[in-house]
Amino acid sequence: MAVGKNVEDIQLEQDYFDNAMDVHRAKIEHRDGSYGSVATAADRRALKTGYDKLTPLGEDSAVAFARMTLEDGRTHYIGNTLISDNQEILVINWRTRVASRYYESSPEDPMSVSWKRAFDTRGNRIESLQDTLLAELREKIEKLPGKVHVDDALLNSLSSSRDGTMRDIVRTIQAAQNKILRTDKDTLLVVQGGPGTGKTAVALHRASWLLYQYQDSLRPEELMVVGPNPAFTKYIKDVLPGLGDQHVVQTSIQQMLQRDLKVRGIETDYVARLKGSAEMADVIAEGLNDRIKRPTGPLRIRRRNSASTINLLPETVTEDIESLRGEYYGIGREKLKERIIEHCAAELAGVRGDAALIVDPRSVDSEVNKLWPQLSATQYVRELFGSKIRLTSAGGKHLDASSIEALYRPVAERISDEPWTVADLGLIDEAASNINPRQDEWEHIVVDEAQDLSPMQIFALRRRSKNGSMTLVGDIAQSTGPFARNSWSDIIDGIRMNAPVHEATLEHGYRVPREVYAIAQELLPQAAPDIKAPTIVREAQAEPELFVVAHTQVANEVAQVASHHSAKGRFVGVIAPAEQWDAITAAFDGLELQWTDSSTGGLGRSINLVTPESSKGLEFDAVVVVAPQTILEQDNGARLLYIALTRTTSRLDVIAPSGEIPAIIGDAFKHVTVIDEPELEEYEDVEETEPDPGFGGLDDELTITASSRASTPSPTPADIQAQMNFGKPFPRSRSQATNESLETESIELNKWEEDLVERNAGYLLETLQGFYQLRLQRRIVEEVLKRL
Ligand SMILES: Nc1ncnc2c1ncn2[C@@H]1O[C@H](COP(=O)(O)OP(=O)(O)OP(=O)(O)O)[C@@H](O)[C@H]1O
Repeated sequence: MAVGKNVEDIQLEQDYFDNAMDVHRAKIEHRDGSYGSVATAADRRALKTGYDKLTPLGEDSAVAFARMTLEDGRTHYIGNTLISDNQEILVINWRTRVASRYYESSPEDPMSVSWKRAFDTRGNRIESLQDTLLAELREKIEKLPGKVHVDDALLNSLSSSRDGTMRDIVRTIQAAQNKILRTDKDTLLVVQGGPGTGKTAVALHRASWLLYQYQDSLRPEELMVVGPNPAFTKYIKDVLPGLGDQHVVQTSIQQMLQRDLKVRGIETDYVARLKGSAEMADVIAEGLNDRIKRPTGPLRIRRRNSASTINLLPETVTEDIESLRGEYYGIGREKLKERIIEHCAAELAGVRGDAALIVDPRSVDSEVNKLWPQLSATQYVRELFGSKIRLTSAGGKHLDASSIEALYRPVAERISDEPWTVADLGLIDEAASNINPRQDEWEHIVVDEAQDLSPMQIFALRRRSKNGSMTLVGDIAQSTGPFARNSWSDIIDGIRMNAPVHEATLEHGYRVPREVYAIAQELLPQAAPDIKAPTIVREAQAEPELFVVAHTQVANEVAQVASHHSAKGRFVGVIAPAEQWDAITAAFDGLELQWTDSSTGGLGRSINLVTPESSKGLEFDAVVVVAPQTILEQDNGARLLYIALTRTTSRLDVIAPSGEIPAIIGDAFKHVTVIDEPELEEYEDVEETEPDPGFGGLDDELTITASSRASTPSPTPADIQAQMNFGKPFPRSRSQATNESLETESIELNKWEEDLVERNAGYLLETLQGFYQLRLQRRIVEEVLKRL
């Protein structure tokens, strides 16, 4: 429904926008603070706390992105910041409660909103309007039961091209997202949602909303956003500043723990699992406790500037030590020093002056060091790993002989040469928190991709939180790595403090088009049987394609397809298992393509090479997934492949070496291209076999397509069928072509299908003749292919 899309309406709105921008600029310029009566308490507080909250709108910003008119006739313009002209509010902030109605009102529950208008703008210039009359929309929806309503503004936003940095969604936040992001601050909010349901977007907009709503108790510097890796942090870094929230700390879990250590070591999942396990907290504590020794003889403390010593009885010091064991290690050590000085003072009763000045501090330090050594966290962990005796003693019931063997690592010559691993960082952090109390506590922590956290990382986050106020978002179906899990329960149990827990689910998939998700969804029963698939809201512009190519041609095909997308201006992600990288990078270089290795910490603007694991959270206009079977065979392979297949906003191409097409997804593709391997000479080496009587020409039911690779031993018809059909008829409706039907039916093909037949007929003919001496006419082979 259009409530005024004509030129006059746009002009009237433009006048309003121009006036509001003038007012805003004047306010920023003069900073007079006279905002008169302002809509909400939060707005008033924002004004009181100064102009910092009223982020000046940039040159490329509009004063508003939406307008809503209530049933009583009141109208609100909604934008990124409040604009008020003395007594009149011109634009309300999207974070206010009033504005929430814009997002939450729906045809089913209009919330007294009569109609809404979304503005398309370039800078502050209005280019078009989209109006929604809620009552009219309700009628439409009633006629289309079961359909998800997606308005034009959302569709435009979802189908727009990506460029490697995430954008805000403030114009099109959906009702369920809006509700979740406005959850009370002092909550442990856990948001589960399938790929592309907007978890990251919701988490970031929640951060922005919290900063506005709780501006008295939450400063940007007290809010931390933690992502899974540096590339992800780069990907999201512009959203909060774009919303006007400049000083929020955004980091990755590794960076949060890293301090100034260099992570150079790698380790197996087994060792990472061991180091990240909750039991290691006890091992770390016990190992520190082991470093504290009782004296075996009297302590001799030298007097300052004197050769004489004061002797303290070992029993006295032992008593002190035992009473201080419960303290933080570093604090206990300081207190022991104080006690020793006090004992010295008591021994010197009658000597005038401060005991601390009478005893030699170096002597106290050196005696204490023998009993309670001064240790940094890194030094302690290094020495723990470097000694099987220490590991055995600290490990207690938690570590068996093989775990100790796995953890043991001879100390490097210098501490800076130590091959620290990612999992070590959690242990060092744990040790540091046993040595001294933490100084940095956060009012609120947002964690993205939280489903993969190790217990050690969970503890590290928990101790950085002031009272448990956190937002965790993630997807159990995408949980991979050493701590892949099937539910949120252990994370919630490990991280919760005083704040109540609120679990929410996002149910609508915005990123991935229906045709693409149909393929990924095949993996869900295997990846996460208890997780419900999201409801997808839009269709693809093009069908996903499966390319079946000879092993030797995989990298070249990847480069060709990536180059094709890039030439069309698409932002491309090539998601390939690590073992394919050398060949692919050589093929990229061969075609002189510009590409970026995402493992270097960021994404480039055209083609990006990413592993399935590190593609988590990212998205591209076009995704090329390479060697799906290899991905599937990795640990948590079904989840990794699910992740890889759900990174696209539009195009998906899967490139599989022939014979390595996972049956689980193979059937789901409607478009399959088999690329010829032209060197049929290869086949000359293959021993000729008798034609298989079971593959007796076209009188039999044919369910094959073609095979593009000779292998040794020679493939049987069943092999060919398995390679091409994944063991099942494919596609089902067109799989059973008989001789009879060949004679009678005339098949209409579109251009794409004709091309496919043309490309494959010659090859199939040669293969059938070469392997099985079947003398067939090309016409017949073409007809078979047409029916497939
Ligand atoms: N309400 C919305 N309006 C416009 N775009 C949206 C909306 N919600 C989500 N999107 C877009 O959908 C895409 C996916 O969102 P996001 O990355 O937040 O999903 P996610 O659930 O974190 O996905 P994943 O699990 O794959 O990391 C993004 O491009 C995001 O901008």
